[in-house]
Amino acid sequence: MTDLPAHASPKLPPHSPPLSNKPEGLLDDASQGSTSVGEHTPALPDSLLSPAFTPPATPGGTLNLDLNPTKVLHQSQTASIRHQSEHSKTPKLLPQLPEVECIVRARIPTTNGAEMFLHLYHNDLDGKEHLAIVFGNKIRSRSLDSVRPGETEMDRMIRGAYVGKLHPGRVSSWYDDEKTGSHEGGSSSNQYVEPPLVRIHSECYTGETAWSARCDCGEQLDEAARLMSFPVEDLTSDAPPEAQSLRSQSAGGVIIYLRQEGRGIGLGEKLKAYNLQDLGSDTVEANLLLRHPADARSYGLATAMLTDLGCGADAIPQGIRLLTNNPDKVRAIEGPNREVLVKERMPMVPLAWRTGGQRGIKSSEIEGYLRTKISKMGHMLQ
Ligand SMILES: Nc1nc2c(ncn2[C@@H]2O[C@H](COP(=O)(O)OP(=O)(O)OP(=O)(O)O)[C@@H](O)[C@H]2O)c(=O)[nH]1
Repeated sequence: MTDLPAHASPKLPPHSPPLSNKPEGLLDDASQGSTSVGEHTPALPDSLLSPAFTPPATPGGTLNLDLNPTKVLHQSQTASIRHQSEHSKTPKLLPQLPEVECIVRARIPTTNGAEMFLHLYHNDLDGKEHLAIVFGNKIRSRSLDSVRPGETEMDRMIRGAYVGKLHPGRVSSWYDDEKTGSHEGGSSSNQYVEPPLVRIHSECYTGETAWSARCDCGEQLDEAARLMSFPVEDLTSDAPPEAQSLRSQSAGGVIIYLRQEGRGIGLGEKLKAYNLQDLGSDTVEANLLLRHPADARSYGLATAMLTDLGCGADAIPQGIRLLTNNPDKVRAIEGPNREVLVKERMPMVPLAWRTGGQRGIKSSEIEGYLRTKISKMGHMLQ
């Protein structure tokens, strides 16, 4: 998939499709591509399709390696580890998207002055609470807005299914008196000046909470929020502080925050991988040594959440703009039947690279991490 075009919906030939010996209800990536979206649809990349949902607990086991694990990987264990790893990431994709439901939404004023709405989702695949961080007032959840039997107006407002703003004494979820009785509809009535910005972000406790300089996850999360808070015209440059005051004109956007820590292997296993990295492995080798795929994530939940938020092809035929350096992600989040259309990939160049080292993360580890992403994971950092 490394030759996937950087922009728009890629149109590559499909993999060969045989649909044999598969358990009913499961398709591999090749069959998925050929049966669902026709001959122009490229097969989904192996690295992104397994497991079909994130592991419920940290997997792993005992490793019996000598004192040079990377050397071991390149010698006698290479074949077996790679075989095991390839086997464990045999692409499995449900033929349809998982069911998702937004349970609650709340307004969050942020420390940089912008405001966002945090949406908490439940789903029928895993027991995790995945999140959507929504900027701007155009993006609304259909499942949140839908009326639930027996609920009162107060129930609706408490779970965040209201238009406009909450204020003391408000009685209707549908009408915001302080907005001259305006009645905002669902997402289908929204008009976008620009396709909304979308970031699919995977949880990283170390990079987002524990100040780790091993990766750029925290920086990417901050940058995505910053771009979604700013007006459209500032998206390509470093927005000046005064742009904050113009945020109501922002294109808005959504960060889908998936609980697939450590590229899906869990925090415990990622910490083991860090120790292997300190012993000389790169990030991919470390995963393989721990008998995990290089990337154990999947994106069906993200596609389903985007669709629920009115960012699917049914509501926005002009597509979305995806903030990522990972070309595999572009096709993966479009879903088995192109439920979401990616119009454009917008790269996320590390701040240190953009500012000649003036700002951003500085560490020897981050350089190796980014180098490996480019050389082994096909990332395009431009
Ligand atoms: N296994 C493993 N996971 C890591 C490591 N460093 C960061 N992560 C995880 O990687 C995930 C973030 O993935 P990235 O590779 O930054 O992003 P991406 O989704 O591939 O691509 P972008 O969209 O361009 O950021 C988070 O879940 C992190 O916890 C590492 O060394 N090993």
